[in-house]
Amino acid sequence: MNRQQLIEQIKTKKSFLCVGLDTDLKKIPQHLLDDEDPIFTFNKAVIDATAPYCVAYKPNLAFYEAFGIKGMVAFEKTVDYLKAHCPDHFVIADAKRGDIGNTSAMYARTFFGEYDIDALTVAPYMGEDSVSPFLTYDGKWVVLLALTSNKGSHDFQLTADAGGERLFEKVLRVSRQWGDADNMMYVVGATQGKMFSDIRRIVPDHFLLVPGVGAQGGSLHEVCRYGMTDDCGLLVNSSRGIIYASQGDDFAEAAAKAAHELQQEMAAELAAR
Ligand SMILES: O=C(O)c1cc(=O)[nH]c(=O)n1[C@@H]1O[C@H](COP(=O)(O)O)[C@@H](O)[C@H]1O
Repeated sequence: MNRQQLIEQIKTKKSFLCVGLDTDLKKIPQHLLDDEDPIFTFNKAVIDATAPYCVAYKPNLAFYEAFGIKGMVAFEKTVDYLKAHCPDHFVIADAKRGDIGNTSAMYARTFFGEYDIDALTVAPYMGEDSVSPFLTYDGKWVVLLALTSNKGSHDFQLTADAGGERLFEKVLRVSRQWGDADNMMYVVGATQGKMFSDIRRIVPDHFLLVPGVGAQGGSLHEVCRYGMTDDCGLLVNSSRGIIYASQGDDFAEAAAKAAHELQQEMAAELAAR
């Protein structure tokens, strides 16, 4: 999906919600465990329930790889289901990859060639030659970690060099030359609040993938206030806050309600701009 198509979807649905498919067998309704493929059954129900309210889905590979081949089968079925039933939704594989060039090329082949997914989260630490193999696929996106939502973001990302430039700022300044706003996005945690203004000074046009609302306590309003652009420029992810809104038999209805509530808040933020 290209940038213009993504912007159109956001305008049409009045939503920039990304639903995170972080499916954990310990948290899904226990009766689903009798099913042949409980992860896929759960995902399918969540997707059917939330699709009207979101523009993107983000399965996190950790939750699939943890179950070996069975988990990866569930991942592939989920991706295939999204392609068949939600062709207008943007799909992000959250795998946080990045390695020496020839290895990154294989990761790129996996997610963009084999699975044909729109976007992949990538770590910037190993530099340009670790990221550029992901940028050789037409119409595919790198979502580069910039300023993450967790406490550990203070350990490296927020430390400054002798000139006063913080590491996340250097990541943005240098990496924006590797691609452009049509094939790169950045991860910025919703918990980072006013820091979105600093991000926007360096990457005014790039889309930002923003995890950390809901379970991690980030504020949607602050994210929009400091990070929203004329094109919206945001994909805000919530995983646990939506998919485990209820752990009972009504999990799909509860997920729909949680997604709808976030969509309504997003519609108000878009209208207020
Ligand atoms: O790259 C990510 O998506 C990511 C980056 C980050 O800084 N913080 C973060 O929480 N994430 C992911 O976003 C999701 C957040 O999930 P919830 O906290 O349950 O909404 C998880 O899949 C995380 O791995």
